[in-house]
Amino acid sequence: MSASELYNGVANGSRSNGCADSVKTPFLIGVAGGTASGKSTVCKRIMEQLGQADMDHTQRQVVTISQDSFYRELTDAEKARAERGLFNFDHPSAFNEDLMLQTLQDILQGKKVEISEYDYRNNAVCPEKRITIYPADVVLFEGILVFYFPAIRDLFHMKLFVDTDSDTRLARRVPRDINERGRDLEQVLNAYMTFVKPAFEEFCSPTKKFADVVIPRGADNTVAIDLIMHHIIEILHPSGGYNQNGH
Ligand SMILES: Nc1ncnc2c1ncn2[C@@H]1O[C@H](COP(=O)(O)OP(=O)(O)O)[C@@H](O)[C@H]1O
Ligand SMILES: Nc1ccn([C@@H]2O[C@H](COP(=O)(O)O)[C@@H](O)[C@H]2O)c(=O)n1
Repeated sequence: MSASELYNGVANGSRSNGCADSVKTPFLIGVAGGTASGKSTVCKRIMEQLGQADMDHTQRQVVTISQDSFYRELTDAEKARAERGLFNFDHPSAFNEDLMLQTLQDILQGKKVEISEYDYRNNAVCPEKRITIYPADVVLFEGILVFYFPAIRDLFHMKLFVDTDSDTRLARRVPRDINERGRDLEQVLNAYMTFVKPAFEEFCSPTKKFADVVIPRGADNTVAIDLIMHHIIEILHPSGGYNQNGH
């Protein structure tokens, strides 16, 4: 039995969207936490344990979407500031809240949606790198501020907060931003002190109180991930029998 068939068995339960019973309403999980706390890695572990990580994306029943795909388009003046490391990408106003809300509402209505990959080197979404998100059973939406906007926060069926200490996060962010996001050491440290750390304290950290489950130490916390997995599997298939390989 596929994860999809398992899901359809509970499609008229608490997640029903009130439409024809063939319409899939996914179980929507928000995954928040500071920069480099391990949000993407936790989502990857959940996908791996549900046997989805190596699957072609058109076949996936569990998908992860990053909030970074919803950074708003910058004005020319903002672009110039961003290139000099003077734009605050950790402030809620850096995101396109309307597009984020509309996309998640469409997903909850079982619609196929298109999102764009984000290009950190150009500080912009890449319109040419569109990803189609097909209707799925479980959708993970991860990002620093996914619990910040009340209308978006209210859409989640489960809210996870990845809680990794700030020294560890900075130690992980520095090499990642240098190796993967085209920054140099001075840029990373300046941005961290000027924008990232203050915005974490003002906007991200206070949203921890909205979480159903706080995951200390991120992906290292295999016990927490196992418990969350069992809960997801129980929701997908209340009577048990899911073998975690999607069958
Ligand atoms: N438990 C861990 N141990 C070691 N490195 C980790 C761990 N979790 C994440 N990382 C690394 O830290 C960086 C940030 O992790 P990531 O999952 O991308 O964080 P986030 O999505 O919260 O920004 C990545 O380079 C990732 O490989
Ligand atoms: N052009 C950009 C856009 C965002 N950032 C930083 O990304 C961080 C969020 O992504 P995580 O994977 O770390 O959660 C955020 O803290 C922004 O500072 C960037 O550097 N450049």
